[in-house]
Amino acid sequence: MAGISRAIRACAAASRRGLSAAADPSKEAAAAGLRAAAAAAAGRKGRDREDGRRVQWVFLGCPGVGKGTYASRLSQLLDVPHIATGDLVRDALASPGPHSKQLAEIVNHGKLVSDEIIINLLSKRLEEGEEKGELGFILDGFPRTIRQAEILEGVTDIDLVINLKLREEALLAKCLGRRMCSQCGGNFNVADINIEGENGGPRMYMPPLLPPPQCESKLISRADDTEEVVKERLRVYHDLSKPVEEFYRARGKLLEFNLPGGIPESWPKLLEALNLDDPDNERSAAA
Ligand SMILES: Nc1ncnc2c1ncn2[C@@H]1O[C@H](COP(=O)(O)OP(=O)(O)O)[C@@H](O)[C@H]1O
Repeated sequence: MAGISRAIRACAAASRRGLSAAADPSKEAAAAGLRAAAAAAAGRKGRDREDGRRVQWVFLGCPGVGKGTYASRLSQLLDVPHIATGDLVRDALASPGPHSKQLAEIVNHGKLVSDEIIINLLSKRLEEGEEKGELGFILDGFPRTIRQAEILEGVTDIDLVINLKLREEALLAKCLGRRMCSQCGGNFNVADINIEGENGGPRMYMPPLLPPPQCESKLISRADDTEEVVKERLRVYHDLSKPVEEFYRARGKLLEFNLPGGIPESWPKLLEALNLDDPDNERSAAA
């Protein structure tokens, strides 16, 4: 992975000058082939590939779909860092700096920050990882525009892109129900989703993920998880990020995964779709 951070910066600069290096589209791979490729990329025991690096995966999906939850679980399982650009942006706006006020203004209105800013933050995070000897990554929240996807494709091989999907009615409720403990940093969700099945299918049930008693009085919400801002984020996703799904579909890298319900129901099914085993059965069953 060495050098990706520098390559991303260089490629971003080239793309600004109109020299973007996009890969040639290849034929769409069959879902079975993709799953096999995912399993091969994850490897068996040490999860290292023949070329020594670990998985380089991307998570796509609307706000509230659960990218962070599943990316973080897979990162523990595969022993690769989970890099969420939303977290990098929140860290940047919380730390005193020339851009923090400007960043807060953009994020709290549900808009995307510029490709330049996001690429700087991501390159810095990858550089720090390279210094620590990190191999591979699971990206969450990047790429979010076609230009970001072209830049990433120009500098490294993404093995697999997991496109998480959830019924539209559940997305807003999930964002509005999101809570974090200001002390331990734990993530919870107070939304209790129980909706009619589609086309005669089974009901969808996503029970709340409630905090333990010691966190109850310390819960906070993200400033951008208000109804108005979530609706704007969903609109921005459809305008700017949906085309990224097509970008990877055309390159045979997109694995679509429809979340059937809450974590206990969805996690084993996601592992099955990826041909992966979770040796820690307790964690599989945990909400
Ligand atoms: N790749 C990106 N490009 C531009 N802006 C980003 C990117 N990733 C994160 N952001 C900014 O950070 C905010 C929060 O991101 P994230 O935590 O991924 O939220 P979401 O729940 O909308 O997926 C976004 O609304 C956007 O302002």
